[in-house]
Amino acid sequence: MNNAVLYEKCNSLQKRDALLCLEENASKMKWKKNNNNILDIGCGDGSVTNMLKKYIPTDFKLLGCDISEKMVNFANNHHCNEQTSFTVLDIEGDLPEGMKGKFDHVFSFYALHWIINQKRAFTNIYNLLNEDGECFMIFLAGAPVFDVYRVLARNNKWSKWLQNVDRYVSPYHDSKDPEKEVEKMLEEIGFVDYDVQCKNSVYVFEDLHVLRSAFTAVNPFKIPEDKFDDFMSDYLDILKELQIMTKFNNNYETSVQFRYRLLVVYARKPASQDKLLEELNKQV
Ligand SMILES: C[S@@+](CC[C@H](N)C(=O)[O-])C[C@H]1O[C@@H](n2cnc3c(N)ncnc32)[C@H](O)[C@@H]1O
Ligand SMILES: CC(C)=CCC/C(C)=C/CC/C(C)=C/C(=O)O
Repeated sequence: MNNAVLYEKCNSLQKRDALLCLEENASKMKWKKNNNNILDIGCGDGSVTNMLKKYIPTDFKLLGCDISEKMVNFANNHHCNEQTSFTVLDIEGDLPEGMKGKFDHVFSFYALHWIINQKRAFTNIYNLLNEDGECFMIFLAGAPVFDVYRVLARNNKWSKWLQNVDRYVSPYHDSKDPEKEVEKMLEEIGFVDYDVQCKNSVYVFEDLHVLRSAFTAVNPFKIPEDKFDDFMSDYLDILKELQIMTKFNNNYETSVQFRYRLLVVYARKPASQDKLLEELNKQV
């Protein structure tokens, strides 16, 4: 998924959820009066990074980062200005020394379910934060689209292109209690004041053309172009088989309900006085 032009046109689901969560949570965050240094991880085309500006104080520096150079170039071409820029960064990789401890607020929208090594990514987020810095992220816990990937991977016609299917399934898709798993990881890393909620959500794709474009924009598998129509047709058949899509007509005029579980996570990196107080409390 690094077609920024397509993603920008077809990210209504991701944008809707980012907006809903920001409306609900942004005002509760601990904003500084001046010099808020903000990072958006997995910024994609940069449109959600750009939307963030409505929810933050006016004195800020905002950096969007993404593993995809193509996404970063697009974001820089469309949304870069004096206060906002974009850079390539793999949140699962080694952090540049110059970025460590530099951010007061780290955000991430619809990116962290793409990360296999969750502990590494969240430890990196901790290390990117300043003391007393906080992070807020939303990402998929479970979604039928991941079951469809697995069914397609078992089909001889597609298995060649979906060999590494579980690389693209959310690490929490099979989890009975994603909230507890994330909380345990945050605690082990050293985060405090964390709040982890796994919310059941629904998004209605108005017809199958819209669903097809949304799926294509985030499709991680390199299906040859001349086979993509056939791939999509099998994808829709599986939606019917798994009863994810109950009504269907061949005109593509059916609306489809996408039901999914969304993790909404807030956490704070403690300040040194928090640690001191904790030590003192232990001694009393
Ligand atoms: C679905 S898009 C979300 C884009 C944007 N945040 C939004 O809400 O519209 C997921 C993005 O995460 C990026 N991504 C995936 N793995 C990543 C990693 N290891 N480090 C940084 N970004 C990553 C992808 O390149 C992609 O642009
Ligand atoms: C009904 C159904 C299975 C719809 C699939 C909808 C869809 C395109 C989901 C995308 C999920 C995803 C991996 C999003 C992302 O990473 O932004």
